[in-house]
Amino acid sequence: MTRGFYIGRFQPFHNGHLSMVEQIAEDVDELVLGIGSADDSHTVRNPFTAGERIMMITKALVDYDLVTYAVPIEDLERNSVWVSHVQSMSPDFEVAYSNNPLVIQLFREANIEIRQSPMFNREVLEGTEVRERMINDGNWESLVPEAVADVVDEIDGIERIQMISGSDSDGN
Ligand SMILES: Nc1ncnc2c1ncn2[C@@H]1O[C@H](COP(=O)(O)OP(=O)(O)OP(=O)(O)O)[C@@H](O)[C@H]1O
Ligand SMILES: NC(=O)c1ccc[n+]([C@@H]2O[C@H](COP(=O)(O)O)[C@@H](O)[C@H]2O)c1
Repeated sequence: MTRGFYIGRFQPFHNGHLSMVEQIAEDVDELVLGIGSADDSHTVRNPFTAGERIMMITKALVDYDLVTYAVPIEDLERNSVWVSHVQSMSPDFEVAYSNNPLVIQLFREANIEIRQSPMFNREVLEGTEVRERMINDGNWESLVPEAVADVVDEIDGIERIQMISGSDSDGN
């Protein structure tokens, strides 16, 4: 039995993330999805709460033959202890997955196996692109699983991100 760990902000969970989960599912029996920056929400870069992201992930993966756990991971001021923090919050895992250079470096230094994946259709399958389309009334629905679009609808997410983008000064 192998359990993997895939960390991301998932703002929102899009089809690139889904492709990565499909690929990871070939390696592992169970997968922990670490919801990074869990303490952040209501900004243009991180519009959705950890709870809302749990809904997106759970519903998007409900039909997959893979045991998944969504675990919120808050950010820390100290990168040097972040991997221990992750381990303290997550079910045990043997292998981590990320394409984020800092995350890869921190897991390597902790001697935890880390695997990268190819980027799937990265020209459009990027959280920043999805959020820009949400703000500009573009076609964001085609970039996310249908279940994610339903959650965004349920929480009035478009109204929120459009409101925030008018008042948020974090530049993202
Ligand atoms: N299209 C994709 N194909 C493969 N991996 C991806 C893709 N998009 C994101 N990832 C990877 O998934 C992990 C989580 O990504 P993250 O939640 O930051 O999404 P993102 O699309 O990079 O978002 P943002 O633009 O908001 O930074 C990262 O390791 C990232 O590299
Ligand atoms: N010191 C820290 O809190 C620390 C270090 C490395 C990654 N992270 C988090 O891990 C997540 C990585 O996900 P992305 O690949 O989506 O950026 C982010 O939420 C990021 O904030 C946090």
